[in-house]
Amino acid sequence: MGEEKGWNDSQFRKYDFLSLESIPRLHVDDPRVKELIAAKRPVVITNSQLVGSALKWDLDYLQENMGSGKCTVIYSHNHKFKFYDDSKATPDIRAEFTPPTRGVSMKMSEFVKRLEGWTKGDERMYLQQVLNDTVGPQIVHDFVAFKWYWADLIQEANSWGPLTANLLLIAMEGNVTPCHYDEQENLFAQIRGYKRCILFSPDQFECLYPYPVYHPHDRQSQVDFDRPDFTRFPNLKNLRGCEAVVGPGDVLYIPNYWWHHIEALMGGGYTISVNFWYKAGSTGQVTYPLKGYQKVAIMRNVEKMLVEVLHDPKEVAPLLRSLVLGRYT
Ligand SMILES: O=C(O)C(=O)C[C@H](CCCc1ccccc1)C(=O)O
Ligand SMILES: [Zn+2]
Repeated sequence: MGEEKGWNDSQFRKYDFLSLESIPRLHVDDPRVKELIAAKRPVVITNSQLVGSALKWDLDYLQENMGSGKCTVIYSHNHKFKFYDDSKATPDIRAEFTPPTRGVSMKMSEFVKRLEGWTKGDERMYLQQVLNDTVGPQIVHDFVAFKWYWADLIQEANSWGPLTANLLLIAMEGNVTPCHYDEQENLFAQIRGYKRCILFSPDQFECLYPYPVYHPHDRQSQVDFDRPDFTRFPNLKNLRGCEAVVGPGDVLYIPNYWWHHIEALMGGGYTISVNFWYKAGSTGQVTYPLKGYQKVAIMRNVEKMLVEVLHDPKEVAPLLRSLVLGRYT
């Protein structure tokens, strides 16, 4: 009788079009952990105690100790919380684009009250708040007690840049953060409940069709996993990914530029996670052939430069077609 893993795959949302392998799940002392991180490959690390001091966190404790600081709570009309950057919404984008979510600022106690009063049909909520110095002294105490020595070793060994943020994430069961990539290295620590993490390497860029760089949904895939459109996105048929379920005490390493879709398991209750975002290290000695993530960084720069000089995003495609079709193809 294997030890109870605390979940089963009936709690997963169904994405029949995906073919997924498993992300390795290794004990923190297993030497392969360092090898996989050095190779910029995802790995679930168990028993790290990275956020051991926070494993006691629950809603009561947090509302008691989060202090009077305000938290950002995202609202969505459905289960998907597709991040969007309002600063990128130009007037004509605003005309055609209605934000799928909205952010509200409130105290933790207010969030807990709304969560307890939530009924089916209400907008879903997702608390996403950077842990900063507005938190109460008990939370500071727990934060200081994170296993920083271990995280620092990884940061150092891989020449990552500085830690930029720790995001406190409190999701309702069934919430989904749709497929996107970040430009930061990420040690994703699970504290309460279970999350299914589906990852794709940066090489899968051609299969995931990210929004244009200047779009508010920059870095997010245009593909709706609930209704994949194989006509608009024909390369979807070649998509290959990997997945893992993380539970309390697990840490998932999400390398920068790796795509990830994260869902709080259905029927699992609310979940608590804290991520550790680090600036990526300088690309260092460039060796050829270039890695997938380096090509994505190059494409982003080309896109930004073209939008800049052409002034009109609609001119980007015609110019690139003239440049490539019949000449580089
Ligand atoms: O840790 C990560 O990178 C994740 O994607 C975790 C994800 C929530 C992230 C929300 C978000 C995405 C982009 C910009 C700002 C905030 C989850 O756990 O649902
Ligand atoms: Zn992310």
